[in-house]
Amino acid sequence: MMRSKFLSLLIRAPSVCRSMSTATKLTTIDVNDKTGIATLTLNRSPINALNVELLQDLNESIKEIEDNKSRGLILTSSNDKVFSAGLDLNEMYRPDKDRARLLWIKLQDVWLALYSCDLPTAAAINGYAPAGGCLLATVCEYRVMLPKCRIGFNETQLGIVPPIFCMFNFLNVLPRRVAERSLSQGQMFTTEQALQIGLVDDVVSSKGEALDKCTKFIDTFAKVNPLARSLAKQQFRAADLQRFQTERAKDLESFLAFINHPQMQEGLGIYLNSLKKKQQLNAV
Ligand SMILES: CCCCC/C=C\CCC/C=C/CC(=O)SCCNC(=O)CCNC(=O)[C@H](O)C(C)(C)COP(=O)(O)OP(=O)(O)OC[C@H]1O[C@@H](n2cnc3c(N)ncnc32)[C@H](O)[C@@H]1OP(=O)(O)O
Repeated sequence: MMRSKFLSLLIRAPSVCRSMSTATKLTTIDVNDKTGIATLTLNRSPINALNVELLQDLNESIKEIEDNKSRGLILTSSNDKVFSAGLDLNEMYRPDKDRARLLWIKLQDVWLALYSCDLPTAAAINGYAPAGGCLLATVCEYRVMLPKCRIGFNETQLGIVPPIFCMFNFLNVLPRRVAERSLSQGQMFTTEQALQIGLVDDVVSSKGEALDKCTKFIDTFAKVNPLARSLAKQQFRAADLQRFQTERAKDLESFLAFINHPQMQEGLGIYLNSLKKKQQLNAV
């Protein structure tokens, strides 16, 4: 209630860029009054690891942007090196059972909200985007990336089966053969490779340019009837959405069984440790 009152006040404010930031600030929303486009920024320090709270916040922000009839949604990160490090591995290592369940449900919700989003969506990938980071980038309809970053689904490299929604995203973006190979090999692509295979649409040298490109992409729909555009998008995605709904409960149980497996726990512990060790080495 307070939140919507606050929002309506902000909407009337005459600023060029109005902020609809959520109270927790794990994500922020800025709506450009000139273009009507909302920029949704991931803002969980240090590397936008997707934990329950960030996913919950993301869901609320996506809904807020849709409800406020923005003309489009641009997803980006406040970190200038990392778009998102993917799922927060600490939520999966020695997990709290209820939180682990919630984590996956919230991830499914975010995917669903973006995959079926009424608005045109674009990702300004201003840093590394492994696994869940790649999921957020490839669920959007357009991607632009900064140089010297990496993107991809590295799950199989970690001994993890990529869930079906990773497959849907890749099949929307890449030729089937490339999608299958990169998912089954857990390939991570440099920005330049990503551009070459069509995983990203463009490469630019700054975040500002990335946001401009995303705005231009969304502007290409300016003269298209919004309802027709949205229904055409839904039509293309209907079969995936149907399959997702059919398999959603099974997908959740598979995730829980998978992360609770002793071998998976051992592997996660080693992997988390190696990430921490990397920092220790850098400090030497
Ligand atoms: C139908 C069947 C379905 C079955 C499904 C079953 C299972 C599905 C399994 C779940 C799927 C998971 C998908 C995922 O998203 S898993 C996460 C994968 N992510 C990664 O592998 C990324 C690892 N991180 C990195 O490569 C780098 O950190 C970086 C993102 C490139 C950033 O590098 P840098 O800026 O140099 O930062 P640091 O490496 O120093 O990291 C800072 C800090 O953060 C910790 N950390 C890094 N990544 C994560 C993470 N994903 N989760 C939690 N914590 C992370 C890192 O250890 C450092 O911590 P300290 O400051 O404490 O040292």
